Amino acid sequence: MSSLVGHDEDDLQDGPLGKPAVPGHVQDAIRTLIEWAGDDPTREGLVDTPKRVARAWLEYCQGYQEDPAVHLSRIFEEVGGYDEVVLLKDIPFQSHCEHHMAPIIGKAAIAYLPRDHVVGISKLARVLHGFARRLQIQERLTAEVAQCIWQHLKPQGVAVVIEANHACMTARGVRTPGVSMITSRMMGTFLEDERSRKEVLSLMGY
Ligand SMILES: Nc1nc2c(ncn2[C@@H]2O[C@H](COP(=O)(O)OP(=O)(O)OP(=O)(O)O)[C@@H](O)[C@H]2O)c(=O)[nH]1
Ligand SMILES: [Zn+2]
Repeated sequence: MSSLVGHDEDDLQDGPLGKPAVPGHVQDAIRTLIEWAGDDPTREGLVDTPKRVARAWLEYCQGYQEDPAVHLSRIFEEVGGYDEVVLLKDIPFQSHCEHHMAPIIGKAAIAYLPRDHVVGISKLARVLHGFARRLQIQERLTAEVAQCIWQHLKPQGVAVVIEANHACMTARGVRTPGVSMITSRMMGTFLEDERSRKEVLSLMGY
């Protein structure tokens, strides 16, 4: 973040009410884009747009400011001998594709088969958002979420399925609304054992 948030006098004047200051060169880049798209960046309605857009992008890309694995640092001894699937499904998320920086909007299902520990269930969604709030492709997002849980929770199995719409396919380009992309990553038991994989996919609704 430090490279995007300036500290000279002008920049600090840009950041009232606790909003991050936006360096002049970042604002200039957005002005250039507005002009290139065909509008006048000096007209009244667009004067503050470069700052707003820059701050919006800091928010969309908040994931770069965190290591999603920190959310898995607090784990609990598995209670009551529970050793069946734990699934969080229909987790809504937003990301941006790295090709067009256009929104990817979808939902994820994240499951694991505990070994010795369980994790607070909200943490699965936090891990997802930590990787989603970056410039992504859906395949890598799916793999990163699964790998992070596999590595830090050390469960017997991990299954991640993501279903999303890509604005780069609806608002531009091929302009085909209504299509969704589905990606999955299975690890451990869910990869090796067909019965477990079928069970988790069925619990997820696939
Ligand atoms: N595999 C994959 N492709 C993606 C994802 N997000 C966007 N894309 C695709 O990335 C591709 C980029 O293709 P290019 O030919 O380099 O770019 P383009 O000319 O803008 O392509 P069109 O979108 O077909 O107009 C497009 O086919 C997009 O649909 C993603 O998460 N995964
Ligand atoms: Zn795209």
